[in-house]
Amino acid sequence: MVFYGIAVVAMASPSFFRAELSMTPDLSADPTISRGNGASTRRRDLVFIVNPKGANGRTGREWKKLLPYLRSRLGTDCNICESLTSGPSHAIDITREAIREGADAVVAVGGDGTLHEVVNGFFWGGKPVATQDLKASRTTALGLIPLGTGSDFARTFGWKNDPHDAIERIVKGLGSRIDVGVISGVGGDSHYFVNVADIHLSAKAGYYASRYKKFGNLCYVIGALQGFYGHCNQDLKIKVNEGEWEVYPQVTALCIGNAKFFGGGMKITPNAEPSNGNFEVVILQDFKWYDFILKLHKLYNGTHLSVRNVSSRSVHSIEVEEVAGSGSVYVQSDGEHLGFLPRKFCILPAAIEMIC
Ligand SMILES: Nc1ncnc2c1ncn2[C@@H]1O[C@H](COP(=O)(O)OP(=O)(O)OP(=O)(O)O)[C@@H](O)[C@H]1O
Repeated sequence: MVFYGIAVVAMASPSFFRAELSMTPDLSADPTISRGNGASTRRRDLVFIVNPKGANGRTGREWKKLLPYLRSRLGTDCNICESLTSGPSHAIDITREAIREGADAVVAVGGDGTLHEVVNGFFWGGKPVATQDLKASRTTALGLIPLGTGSDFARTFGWKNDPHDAIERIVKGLGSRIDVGVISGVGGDSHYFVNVADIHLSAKAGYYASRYKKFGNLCYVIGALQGFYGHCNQDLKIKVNEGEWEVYPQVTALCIGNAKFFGGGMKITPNAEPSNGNFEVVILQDFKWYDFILKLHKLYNGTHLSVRNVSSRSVHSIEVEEVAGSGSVYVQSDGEHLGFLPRKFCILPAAIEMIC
């Protein structure tokens, strides 16, 4: 459907701008708009990928209320395409299609899981996806309207779950290049993340937490309690920056931060910066359940690096394996379950332009 020059579509395999141009004669005739001062500017093509089920359905409800405001703020200068996801991984396909069709920006509307899928859609077969229009010099930017349960990535930038603030950022259209983490495993497939990848207890807790999203941020507490059940610290082998293997005994959790927060506001990698070309790796060793109770406030406010059995280092690549090889050490990235060790994590500096 087209409303006043704004395409609103929800489709399985979108053909974003072709569809809009064929249905909107004024745009197909002239893809530029006049600014009134004589200057002519090309309309930006923006694709909003909305997870209607995010935050237990709140994302979908908020989005419906937001759309009229979005049209009023952006509809004059931009072609707006809305695409609702139909299930897990759909956002990856929509993003790839949008980039190939030359979108100026793909905006993830939802939580960290939706952002994660959109980021993965920026890549295909180990390479960045490019527009099919060989004459176009522009690249597609990544935008975010944080409307999830945790929305942890947004916290690093100090962004709240306020969609109106996010729309103002898109109106200004200022970009900054951010790093992306790439994870490779046994199968050889690459997987990408922008926030935090983590291993063992926190990843197991995240795996369980995802089942309780209907309880809001309480899901992380329930997930942690379930994760603790039967948990054993593990000896892990680590190779940093292509160096020598080192053994870290009794690892409770190993967190690889491109940004600072995970688990609904825990400042786990407080020195991570999404555009400094490095990860911050924080390793918790030999923690007992009561250590989490005693030190939880430090984990939330990011002052845990001085605690005994916590270490931090800045790296551009890290490989992690089990010493024992049980195959049961959980790995997650951006709060999404990824599988089990072994895995290799590398930084791709300045890989994506983000609307900030
Ligand atoms: N239409 C859909 N139905 C069911 N699940 C979906 C749908 N679209 C996307 N998903 C899945 O929902 C998962 C969670 O979404 P999202 O991250 O937006 O919300 P959240 O989990 O509430 O927030 P956060 O990750 O910030 O805690 C995503 O990993 C995605 O795979």
